[in-house]
Amino acid sequence: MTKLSVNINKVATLRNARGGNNPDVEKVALDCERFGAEGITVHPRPDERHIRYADVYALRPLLKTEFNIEGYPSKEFIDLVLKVKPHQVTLVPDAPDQITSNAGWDTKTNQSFLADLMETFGNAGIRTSIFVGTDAEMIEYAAKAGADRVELYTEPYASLYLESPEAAVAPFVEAAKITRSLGMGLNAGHDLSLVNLKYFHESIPWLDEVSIGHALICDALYLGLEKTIKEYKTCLH
Ligand SMILES: CC(=O)[C@@H](O)[C@H](O)COP(=O)(O)O
Ligand SMILES: NCC(=O)COP(=O)(O)O
Repeated sequence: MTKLSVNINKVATLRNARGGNNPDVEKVALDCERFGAEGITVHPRPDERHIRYADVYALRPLLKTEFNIEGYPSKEFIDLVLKVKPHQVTLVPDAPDQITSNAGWDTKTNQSFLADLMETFGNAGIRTSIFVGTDAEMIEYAAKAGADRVELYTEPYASLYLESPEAAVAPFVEAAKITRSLGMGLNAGHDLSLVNLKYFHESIPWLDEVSIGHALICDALYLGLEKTIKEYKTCLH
């Protein structure tokens, strides 16, 4: 079964636009779970422009499903994750001022940095995932660093999908096979949507988890959150 983890960053973006608590990020997270989401993902950024560190602390005791915290492993981020102890931490190589994630790690160049972090989080009982592109060597070095899983950066799949679904998914199927052969679990995310998710899952049915935020929250404007989550889950069956 492939789990759907809803990334609620964009809910926090909307809340922050007016400075109050509407929409209520905690309530939305719990509603996502009630509507069938199997996990909640947050990606706190250093400027706290969407999810704030305080949200992460507040969400932890409330959530009943899997909590995944994504982000660049700055000292503040590492402290946050070790205090909150989510089920999973996903390390993303984003610069502080980056608009959104736009690449996976160079796991070879950052090998010892990542290996130390895998040990730190692993010793704290937190499952580790490293955000990577489809390059085989990057996946191999993620395994060497000791990652439990990798998360494939799916933006290149999403952007090519309409033109050629087969060409778009081919490198991801290869990367998924390599990941499996190395004994790691497999996550995927970034720009997955109701348009492209079903085919991605059909091509890689052994995916452990997808984390989806931007498109899902956009769809919810038209369909409502409950129907949207159900439609995304249908893509994963
Ligand atoms: C790692 C990844 O692809 C997502 O976490 C994405 O970057 C969400 O972050 P934003 O909501 O800030 O775009
Ligand atoms: N890890 C990817 C994620 O959490 C959400 O990415 P997106 O759906 O907002 O592009």
